Amino acid sequence: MILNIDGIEFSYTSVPVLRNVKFHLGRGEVLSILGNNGAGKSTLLKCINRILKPHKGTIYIEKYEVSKLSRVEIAKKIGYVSQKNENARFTVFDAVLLGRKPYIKWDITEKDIKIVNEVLKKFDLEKLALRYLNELSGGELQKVVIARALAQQPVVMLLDEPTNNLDLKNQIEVLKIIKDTVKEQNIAAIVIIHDLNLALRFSDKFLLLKDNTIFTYGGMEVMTEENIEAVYGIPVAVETCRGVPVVIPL
Ligand SMILES: Nc1ncnc2c1ncn2[C@@H]1O[C@H](COP(=O)(O)OP(=O)(O)OP(=O)(O)O)[C@@H](O)[C@H]1O
Repeated sequence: MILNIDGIEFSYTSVPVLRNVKFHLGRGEVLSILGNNGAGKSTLLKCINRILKPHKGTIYIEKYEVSKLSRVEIAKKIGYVSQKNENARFTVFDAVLLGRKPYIKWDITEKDIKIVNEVLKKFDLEKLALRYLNELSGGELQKVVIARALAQQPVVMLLDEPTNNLDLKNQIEVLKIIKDTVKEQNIAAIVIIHDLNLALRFSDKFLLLKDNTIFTYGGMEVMTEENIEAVYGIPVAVETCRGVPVVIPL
């Protein structure tokens, strides 16, 4: 097991946003967090990353309790891509190199440069390496922030709507890179995604949030018409098209 979330509770005000959230994730697994707007998906990622401190519960990453790790130690373990993209005056190369920050002691090493170049290649961003972030399209910028999280060489990636701003081709490419990296490096990823069909295609596990807690969690077997309707409040059909499962709102 790479990540173990045990009984997380969180609220911003007196109203609970997360109640008794419990699940675990193994190496090589991609988990999609699904649920309506406001269900608490982003809050859950921020609790895992300790941007927010859960009021109750424990989070273990590998054998470490996250609350006992320093910010730098957390950054070596967890790569986080938030919903909000920044637009600072960095070049693409420097923005991805920032992912190496938790590892850099005195100076950038050959290894750091090699990792950055490999990641840029993976995302087909080499030709944009010297471009400033504010000169990129929304989709290109989205790829850069995901590339930076990968350059961090984390054991768990937390990605809040990573396909935002991406066209169809790039949505598929980026999710494929995430999935392939998780398998190749034997790490894990948690992805918040609104497109159920993309979730079905690229995830090993699914966690459906409803009323501030887990409605259901598991493999493909939990993605039934009944569960999806109960969580999203609309009837759907789950069918197979050329061997690929698809959800059709009715
Ligand atoms: N900083 C905050 N202060 C107070 N309430 C907040 C704050 N951030 C989020 N909330 C509330 O907490 C609840 C969960 O929000 P969260 O962003 O986790 O939902 P989500 O499932 O990620 O939603 P979406 O799909 O719309 O991104 C919502 O009711 C939201 O209004």
